[in-house]
Amino acid sequence: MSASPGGVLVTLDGPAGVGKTTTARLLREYLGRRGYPVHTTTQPSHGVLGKTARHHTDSYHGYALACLVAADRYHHLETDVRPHLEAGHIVVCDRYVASSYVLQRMDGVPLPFVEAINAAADRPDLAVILQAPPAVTAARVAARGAHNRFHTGECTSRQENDLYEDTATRLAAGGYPVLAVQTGDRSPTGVADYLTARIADLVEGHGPEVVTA
Ligand SMILES: Nc1ncnc2c1ncn2[C@@H]1O[C@H](COP(=O)(O)OP(=O)(O)O)[C@@H](O)[C@H]1O
Ligand SMILES: Cc1cn([C@H]2C[C@H](O)[C@@H](COP(=O)(O)OP(=O)(O)O)O2)c(=O)[nH]c1=O
Repeated sequence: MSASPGGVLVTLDGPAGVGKTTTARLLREYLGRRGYPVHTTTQPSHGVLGKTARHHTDSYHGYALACLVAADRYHHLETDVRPHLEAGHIVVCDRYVASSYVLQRMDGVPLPFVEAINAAADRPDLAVILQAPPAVTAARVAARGAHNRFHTGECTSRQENDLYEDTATRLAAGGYPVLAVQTGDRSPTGVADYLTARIADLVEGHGPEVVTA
């Protein structure tokens, strides 16, 4: 199913350190400055299921973490994302289904299982996949500090990068409006400027022009 009429759902996914959180913060500012009502949010959510997923990745692994994250996703859609879309807001969500296609696979869960448990999640109006060379994301994570067991070293960054490329192709083939954006050679404000223009086009009914990775 596509996201609700009225608002626009924009999701941001990509490897640790690629700039998802930075971009979400700037999009809120830039789109807000243009007068658009914006709601920024994140998955895992700040609800009980989401907090459990985010803060207990050492306790929950594999299928259990996959199901926990998916359960949080459906609850978050119902209680946060859809109400904002119905109110006509631009919803910018830091991590969504693409993250599960990557992180759950890194955690040993077969892709068909991940696809099945996420199959009923709303389709975004724009699914942004941020990309940068693995050496760049690994260096950014090292400078910022790792937050969990998924953020450890260039080897992980390379695996994550490859899985995001695969995921972007798969989701685009499945009808997701995927937009791949490089952040390795662009400043945070450059990334946000570009995406603000693309999202404004979408809201005004001019987009999206889908670009697959
Ligand atoms: N386009 C960019 N160029 C250079 N540094 C960036 C860029 N985007 C983000 N950063 C920096 O990289 C680090 C990780 O960014 P963050 O937004 O937390 O990534 P993520 O949410 O994808 O893990 C932060 O220190 C941030 O300031
Ligand atoms: C969205 C998502 C998160 N997670 C888990 C793994 C991460 O360790 C955790 C939080 O993600 P992350 O955004 O990397 O944390 P932070 O905001 O602290 O940088 O949630 C999944 O396993 N699958 C998913 O689809």
